[in-house]
Amino acid sequence: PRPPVRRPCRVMILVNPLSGRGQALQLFTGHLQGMLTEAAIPYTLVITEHQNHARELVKKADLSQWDALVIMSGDGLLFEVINGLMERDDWQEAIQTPLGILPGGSGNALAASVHHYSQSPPAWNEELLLSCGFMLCKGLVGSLDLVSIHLASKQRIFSFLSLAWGFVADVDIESEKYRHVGAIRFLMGTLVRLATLRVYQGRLAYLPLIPNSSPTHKPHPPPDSLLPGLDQPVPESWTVVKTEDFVLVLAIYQSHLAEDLWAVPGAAADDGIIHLFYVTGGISRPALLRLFLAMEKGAHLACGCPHLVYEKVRALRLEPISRQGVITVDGETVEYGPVQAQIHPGLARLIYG
Ligand SMILES: Nc1ncnc2c1ncn2[C@@H]1O[C@H](COP(=O)(O)OP(=O)(O)OP(=O)(O)O)[C@@H](O)[C@H]1O
Repeated sequence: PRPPVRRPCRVMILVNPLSGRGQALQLFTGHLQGMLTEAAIPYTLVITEHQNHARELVKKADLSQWDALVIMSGDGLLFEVINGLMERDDWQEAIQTPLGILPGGSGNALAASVHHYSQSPPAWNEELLLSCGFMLCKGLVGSLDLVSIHLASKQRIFSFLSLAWGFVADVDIESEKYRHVGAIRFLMGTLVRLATLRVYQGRLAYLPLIPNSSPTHKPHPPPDSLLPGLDQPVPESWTVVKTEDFVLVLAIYQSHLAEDLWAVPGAAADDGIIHLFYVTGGISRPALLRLFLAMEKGAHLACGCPHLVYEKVRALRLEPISRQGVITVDGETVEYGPVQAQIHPGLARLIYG
């Protein structure tokens, strides 16, 4: 059963003043303050002062004081909040705190996704912010899948958006220097990266989703029962991808990778699926550019590109062989090396329309 729908009233709003173009606070006061006052939603504004501020805060907070934790930033701050909640001794209860997202970054993948789930026509910038503000005022709460990710150092982190290696991870990190231009930074980064397109060697394996099996929603999931140790071979039920030459690997569990990158047309916040994309070596630069341009309209799978593969999976393992590279989780760089992941359907709760 789904958790009951409840309208949050006491809300902690965490704003990263440096996110995106550095205007998150002005956007909040200009567009949202009035809306929240009119909707009679009491809130406390917390302006984050440094990296991991939000993580430490929610780790120690008395959560009985709050009906919802809302993030106004990019996706990086929500990643911190989710991991702060999961690091608590009472994580099973803490992660049930409804979470909200207001776009303040330059990527805003989750904000674009929740707007999309509300079946509204596409929106950008202030229009997207107003849509997310409206959803916050309505306060409908639904389930959100989380993905548990294991790194080589045995660290375990929780992700709500994506795990990326190769082209997508490189563009995400390299384009951070263009953050002041907003969402167009990804297009700029894509063009720059295309000029130095490279192939990454690695091994990829995954546990396919069994067709027609509906994911089981367990509010208190067991440990990662689908994952063997990273030093053990993958089980026989897994599919081992034959090629070791990749241009990119992208595991994503929401519809949007950024405001104008509609990566998974059929995704839902709680579909219990890791949508795994990979592009194999040998793709030409124009073909790769065509895929990213088509992604604006969610049409990349219809391009008929033989190098693009899409699988719905429950767990995966990626073992880079190339010595250097970038792996990102929810757009943040993590340790480079072998990594594996498993979905936990509906583990968290999210405010969306
Ligand atoms: N006051 C602050 N000063 C420096 N870093 C901060 C501050 N507040 C938060 N952070 C950190 O900034 C990082 C980036 O935040 P986030 O991804 O939310 O925004 P963004 O990078 O602007 O968004 P986008 O990736 O969409 O451009 C997070 O890891 C967060 O910990």
